Amino acid sequence: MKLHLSPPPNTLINSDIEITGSKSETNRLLLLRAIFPTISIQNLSNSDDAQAMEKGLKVNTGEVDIHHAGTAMRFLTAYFASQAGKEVVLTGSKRMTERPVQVLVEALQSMGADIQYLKDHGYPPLVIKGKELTVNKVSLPANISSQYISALLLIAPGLKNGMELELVGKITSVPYIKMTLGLLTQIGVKNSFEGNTVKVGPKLSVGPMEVVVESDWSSASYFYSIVALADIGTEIMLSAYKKNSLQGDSVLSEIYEQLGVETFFEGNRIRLSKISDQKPATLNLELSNTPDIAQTIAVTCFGLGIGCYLTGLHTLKIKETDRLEALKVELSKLGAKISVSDQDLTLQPSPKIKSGVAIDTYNDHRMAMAFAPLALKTSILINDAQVVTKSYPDFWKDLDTLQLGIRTV
Ligand SMILES: O=C(O)C1=C[C@@H](OP(=O)(O)O)[C@@H](O)[C@H](O)C1
Ligand SMILES: C=C(OP(=O)(O)O)C(=O)O
Repeated sequence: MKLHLSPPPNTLINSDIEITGSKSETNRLLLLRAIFPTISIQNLSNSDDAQAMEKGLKVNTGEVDIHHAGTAMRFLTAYFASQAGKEVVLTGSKRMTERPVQVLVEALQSMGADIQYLKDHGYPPLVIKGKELTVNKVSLPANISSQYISALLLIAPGLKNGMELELVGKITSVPYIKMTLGLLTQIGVKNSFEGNTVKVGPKLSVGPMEVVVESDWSSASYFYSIVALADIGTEIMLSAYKKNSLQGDSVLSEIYEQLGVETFFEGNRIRLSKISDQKPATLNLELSNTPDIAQTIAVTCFGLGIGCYLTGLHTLKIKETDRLEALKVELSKLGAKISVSDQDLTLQPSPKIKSGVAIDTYNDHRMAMAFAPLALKTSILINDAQVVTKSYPDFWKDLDTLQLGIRTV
């Protein structure tokens, strides 16, 4: 599906949008519910990734295909490895077979897990024969993906002696580790994270309980971008959010304040309001805690005609696509002066945006959604726009409520 987006004929319509639960929280809770079936979950994410996780968890033997879902790949690897009697081949999309899992597999193997690589060493597909894991002290590199760490922590309460992890090297995407521990705390599992050591206690059962997933902050980022690019007075309401979020991407409210967007909490809704046209000449940010909002921020800065220097982006190369390269190619097509290294991105301020450019999305939902807000400034095409279903299936429908000119071509 190719979409043509064009600037709204009038001032942007102020809108009220409900976003479904965080896909990160959902995929953690789905795994925890498989271990402790007394948990019930409200406001589940309706994303493809959550569906892949839910479906995968039901399989006992045979093939499990989680498509593009990184969290499902990593969390299910740990889950199946620890479930005696289950035997699966865990695989995914072509891109998933290029996303590394060696750190996680080796950590699980050191605990006694039976996992083999079906094709390339270090990459899915994996042949997993579940068994009781007996070793509970593990050490693993922490600078490649926090998902390996969360995967281990999620199965920890189901192990006889819990788990003690030693994280080696600089820890990346820390808020996602804290999210995992925060959810464990919510269901009554003891844990601690001090220095480089994470400990999780064992738990035999949890009493019946309902956990409400907060809506997805990464999905909110696209509306922050839209409000930043819109006229003063534009407002968008989003629900349902919490002031004390488990999601690191909630830092958006602070970041976008620098771009003229104020966030007001009203009950469980947030009102994003464009209050000022003041903006820095260049936005400097270190984003190793929040890799998923890097694309949104880079595109917002380009749309505003300002520069940015974004660092801490070393994980972007192994996501749905090499996001640094994809940003460079697509922003350059629009006239940007941009350079990237393995871990940072530099965008020069530039006042002009080329019109009528078709943006390629590289099977990456965030490429499609991050570029869409530029439609406030110029007409733009989005190739393979359906990719958004990975995290936000209703994205185009919700965007349409703002009365941007969206049509299929
Ligand atoms: O644990 C999670 O839910 C996630 C962790 C992050 O990955 P990395 O730790 O690999 O950066 C993030 O990019 C991803 O979208 C979701
Ligand atoms: C990186 C992402 O997801 P995953 O790693 O779970 O595929 C994402 O949603 O931006």
